[in-house]
Amino acid sequence: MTEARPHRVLVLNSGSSSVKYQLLDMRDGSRPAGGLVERIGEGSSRLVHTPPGGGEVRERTEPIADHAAALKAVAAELAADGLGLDSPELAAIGHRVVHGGKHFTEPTLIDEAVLAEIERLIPVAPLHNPANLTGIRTARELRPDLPQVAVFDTAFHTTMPEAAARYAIDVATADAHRIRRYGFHGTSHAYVSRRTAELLGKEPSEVNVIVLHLGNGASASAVRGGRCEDTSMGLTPLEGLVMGTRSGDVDPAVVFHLKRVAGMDTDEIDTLLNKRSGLVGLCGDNDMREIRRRIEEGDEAARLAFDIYIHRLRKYIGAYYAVLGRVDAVVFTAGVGENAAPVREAAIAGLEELGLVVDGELNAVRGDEPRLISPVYARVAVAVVPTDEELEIATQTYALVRG
Ligand SMILES: Nc1ncnc2c1ncn2[C@@H]1O[C@H](COP(=O)(O)OP(=O)(O)O)[C@@H](O)[C@H]1O
Ligand SMILES: CC(=O)OP(=O)(O)O
Ligand SMILES: [Mg+2]
Repeated sequence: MTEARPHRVLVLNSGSSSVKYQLLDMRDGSRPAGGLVERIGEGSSRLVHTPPGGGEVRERTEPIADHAAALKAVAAELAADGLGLDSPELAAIGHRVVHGGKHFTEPTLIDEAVLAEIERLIPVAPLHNPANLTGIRTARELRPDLPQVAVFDTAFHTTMPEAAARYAIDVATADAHRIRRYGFHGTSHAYVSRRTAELLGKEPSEVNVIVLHLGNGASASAVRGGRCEDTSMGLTPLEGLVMGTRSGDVDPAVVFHLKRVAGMDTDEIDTLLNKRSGLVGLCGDNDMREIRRRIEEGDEAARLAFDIYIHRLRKYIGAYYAVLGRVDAVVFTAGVGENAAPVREAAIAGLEELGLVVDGELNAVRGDEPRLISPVYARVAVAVVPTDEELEIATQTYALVRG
């Protein structure tokens, strides 16, 4: 019997308090196993593992102190299914790395120099890069001989013109501290804009797309012919849209005010804007399902939170319409974008003059496939295209290690 060439890729997406993982078979596109560890370091962490062959989902709640422990628990679950990190069928591990600065424009084989650069970027991604680093280091300990690839959230946005990437602040100061707009969720924006071209039966180079990635973190991007021209997140993933727990755009003077008048220190302000703002800050909930349920019951705070969320979203749709000049599609993706029909309806309502219309019946249809929600007569397509960051990371990782 000849041994199969390594043909599986394990994708790790380490968030600030979670690790999502998926094992992909690159020969047939199947996903033998995957899962999630959440509430890491919070006393009662939860691990949910989906085994191969439609086996029963395994779920446990136990304390998992940090990302290293989380990854070891994941490796043990995979090993229990005969899919451990020591498997000869594993070709590589692909890691989502949130901040790659200006330096990393492509998927990159990880070595000590790459780790050092990701570490150097911690000050501009304090919630994300440390978790990514721990994930990489632990995976390297568990399987030192295996190629590990970093796929950066920022990579897709490195094509942004300087006019969009620069802040209008003193150039010497900005350059000295690498202060510029990097953008995030790039793997998703790239994948979704490409799938949208497919849905329209065109080449990516032929279409201009506004992508609205609305998850817990949320960002918009303006993509011309497959290249990013602008995106709503900036130096860090705090700028732009209203998110689950992040404020998005505020007057920067709010920070001075909080310091001078409210007496808060820098870390407190950081926590306020990143973790206690956005939808959760406005109404106490960050889950759009819960917010919609409360609105149905007449809850005023939930209504206002929704309205603020939508108002910001519409401003970015308008802005990116102007950035692109001609728009072929506006596309909704990620947890909220794929599932919350009322968000899609409210975001597009009244924009007929821009060629944007949502068909109520099409918008109400649920599904996992890319689909149009605009009527056939509409000048601009409005679509729902489920994102798949894991598939995109696995594809890029495999392409790199196979050469
Ligand atoms: N059926 C649904 N209806 C409305 N919103 C939903 C639904 N399912 C998920 N969401 C929203 O999606 C969010 C999670 O999105 P996701 O893209 O998975 O986020 P992340 O990757 O940032 O963790 C949830 O917080 C919730 O607001
Ligand atoms: C960069 C970012 O915001 O990521 P997430 O949505 O996973 O928090
Ligand atoms: Mg996400």
